Amino acid sequence: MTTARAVPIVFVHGTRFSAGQWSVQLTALRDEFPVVAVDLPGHGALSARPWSLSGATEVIARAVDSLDCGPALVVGHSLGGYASLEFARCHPERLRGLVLAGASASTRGAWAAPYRWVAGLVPRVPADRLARWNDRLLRRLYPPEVVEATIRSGYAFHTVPAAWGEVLGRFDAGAMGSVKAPVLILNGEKDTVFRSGEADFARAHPRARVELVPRAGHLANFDAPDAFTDAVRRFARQLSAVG
Ligand SMILES: O=C(O)CC1=CCC(=O)O1
Repeated sequence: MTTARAVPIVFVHGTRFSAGQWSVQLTALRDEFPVVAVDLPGHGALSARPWSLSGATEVIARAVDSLDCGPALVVGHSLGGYASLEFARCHPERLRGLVLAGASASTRGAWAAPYRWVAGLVPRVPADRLARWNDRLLRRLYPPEVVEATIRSGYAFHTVPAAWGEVLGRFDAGAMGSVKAPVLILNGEKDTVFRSGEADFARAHPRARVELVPRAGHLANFDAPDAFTDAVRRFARQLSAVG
């Protein structure tokens, strides 16, 4: 049962996914914490809404308010992690803690070039074909209980150019300076691209620490759902304890 002191938690999905990305975490944590997962603009139930980073921060802010338990722990993965950094800058009063998962690479870095190329390519491939590829890949790599909610929710390929177009070139470790709350940088051990700025991101914040999910890659909450959830739970309990 959730208690009055339990920190509320808002989960923010990564590229092309939606709230369904967090089905395992929501089920595992909902007895102890007030929890919700958002659909960012252009994704999931908000598929028809145009993407913008400012719109994304408003969606997160409304989710925090909807839980009605004060400032929240926000858990953002990849695109959702960068959106959460922007949320932290715009709405510090609503943030109790931040889990930055797979989002500790500078998007000004050299690795952004291939992502720009992919963003230009995506609209040229029929969305149903991309969806079939993604369904097949997720089903091959993960058990149904981990990915069925994601597959059922579909993918927001149409939003990739706008979302990456706004995020690429915009974030680096300096963004950590706008985060007033404690930060857990939670990365898959094997996520080499999105760990590339990990040390710089951690150094740029006085209350940031890094935790690695062993043997996991970029989609760490699919690769090792229990380890990912345990790390979030430990951090949430620490935040709940300090009140
Ligand atoms: O969301 C992802 O998985 C990858 C990504 C690239 C640029 C960005 O914002 O997210």
